[in-house]
Amino acid sequence: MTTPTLTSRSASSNDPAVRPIATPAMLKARLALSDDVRIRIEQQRQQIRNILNGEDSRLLVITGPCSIHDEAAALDYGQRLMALNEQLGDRLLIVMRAYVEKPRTHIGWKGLAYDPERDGSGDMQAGLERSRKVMLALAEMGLPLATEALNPLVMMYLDDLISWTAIGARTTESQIHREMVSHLGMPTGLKNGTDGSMMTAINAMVAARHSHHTLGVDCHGQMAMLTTPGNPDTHIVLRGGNGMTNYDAASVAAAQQQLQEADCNVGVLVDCSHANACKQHRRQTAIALDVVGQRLAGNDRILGVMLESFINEGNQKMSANLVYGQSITDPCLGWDQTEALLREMHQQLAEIRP
Ligand SMILES: O=C[C@H](O)[C@H](O)COP(=O)(O)O
Ligand SMILES: C=C(OP(=O)(O)O)C(=O)O
Repeated sequence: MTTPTLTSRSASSNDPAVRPIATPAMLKARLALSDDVRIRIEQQRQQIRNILNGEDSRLLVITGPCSIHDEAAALDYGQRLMALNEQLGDRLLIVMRAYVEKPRTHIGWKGLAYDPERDGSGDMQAGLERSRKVMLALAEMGLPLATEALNPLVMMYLDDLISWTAIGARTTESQIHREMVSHLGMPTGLKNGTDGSMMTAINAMVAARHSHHTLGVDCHGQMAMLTTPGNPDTHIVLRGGNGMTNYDAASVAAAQQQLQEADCNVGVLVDCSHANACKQHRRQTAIALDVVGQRLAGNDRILGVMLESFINEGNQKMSANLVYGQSITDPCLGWDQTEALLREMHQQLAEIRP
């Protein structure tokens, strides 16, 4: 007997490895946005667009856990951030990272959407439902949300809740992801490649701004030919790579020069974590303040920063007894460090936004 291919497997409705689940339309109806929240999310997207277009000089700050694994801790973080946002919102546009999909270098836990019980059972029906539920609760608090769009089908369950999307360093070069961005209705940051390559992100930006014909599904799960409109609200995110950082003034200037040469008149966002911090979470503070310094020195095309931050600093290995509010993926700043940093950034920015 020959081993079935993926194609022959998905052709069989009796295969126990192929388990139908609720469609995006069903889940969106069950966990629906109110009109008020929908309108607020559209306004939040517009505020981010205004920063991209240079019409709003606030600094965009995308901050939150590397991944959400415990909904109660994510809501706790969201409440703290919301309170801070009320005090700092005149100079910072604060957006919370609500990441439920993790791209892995090889293998590892792939996020709440894929394995909500964190035991390898991979119950995606529950994972998608729990992901939407926690994001909905965060959006209802009033926070704009950011996420990484990894699997285009997963994004179909969540897109209406998101104000800013990232395409990660491992997928910026993928045509499928570029087509997905071309179809998304919110500002989207494209990260430089894990090798540090800027051209990967610039090419992605050019591709995602265009319309594409591609294959997809509609919200009822029906296979469909799609014509994407093109996403004008894209920009690049500098995250370092290949042992090199790219957050400093010279690297940012070089990135801006490459953007100009590619006829892309848009600012850049600096990811203070990942290869820029060499995965040493405390370095994020100095990097973020360096970026603020560049802003104060006159570079008004730096859009903002991304921070990986949670309640307790660092990270921990997966176990049955997890420390509350601590990352199980990349190490994060703790809440106290995050609050002190955001207050310091806010204070320094008074020089240009009294
Ligand atoms: O932000 C998260 C990680 O850097 C990314 O998911 C890769 O993680 P890994 O190298 O531990 O798999
Ligand atoms: C995976 C992430 O980043 P990167 O794609 O830059 O590694 C992330 O921000 O969670």
